[in-house]
Amino acid sequence: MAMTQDEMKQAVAKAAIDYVVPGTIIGVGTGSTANYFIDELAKIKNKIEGTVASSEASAERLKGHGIPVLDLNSVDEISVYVDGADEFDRHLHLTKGGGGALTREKIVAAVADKFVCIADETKKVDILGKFPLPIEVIPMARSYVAREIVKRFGGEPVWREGFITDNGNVILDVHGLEIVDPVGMERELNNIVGTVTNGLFAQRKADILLCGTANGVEVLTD
Ligand SMILES: O=C[C@H](O)[C@H](O)[C@H](O)COP(=O)(O)O
Repeated sequence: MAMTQDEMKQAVAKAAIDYVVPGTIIGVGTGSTANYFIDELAKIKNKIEGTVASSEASAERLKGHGIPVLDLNSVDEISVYVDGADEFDRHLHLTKGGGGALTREKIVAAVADKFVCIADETKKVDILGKFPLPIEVIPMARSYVAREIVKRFGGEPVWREGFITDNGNVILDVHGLEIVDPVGMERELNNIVGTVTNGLFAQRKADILLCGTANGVEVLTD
């Protein structure tokens, strides 16, 4: 019987445990796939020093399992960061932030020596942009940033109304983009004043992507 998407998420979460370096601090992502990883990590919690979480939600789940959660400012090194994605291409450029955790995710990923992304084949695309690109914005700059995006890139920014990030900001989801140059667009979006973070993980992309397929887990590298 074919695997469901949930079963694929569970399979990649299990496979990611092989990348956990004993005795070190592990960066932990956010979302339904990362949640499965947290549940797997709980089984080997005595083998790691602790974790840094990329969201309040993940921190709660980790603590619920009795896994130590450390403040990033008290940590010098993270051996590996494990997190999901909303979309990925063959170069392992990612779109993230469907759950609104993109900023802390990008920070933890930046600190980590290695980024292991856990995703499934439904998220693979030739060109990023089918999944609306999330952008975290300072609330007072929302309309300005939306106008600038339309001017510079086209697309249709939609305010994720009623949603506030862990950092107290808002999200614009940009529909209808065709992201042919993810590195360039990531950089250019960062230049719009009022933007906190965009959901492109291209400058710091995944090093390894564990892709759940109907036939099992594939290990992808660029
Ligand atoms: O903000 C959320 C994160 O970027 C998630 O990694 C992303 O949305 C994927 O989530 P899921 O594993 O639930 O598909």
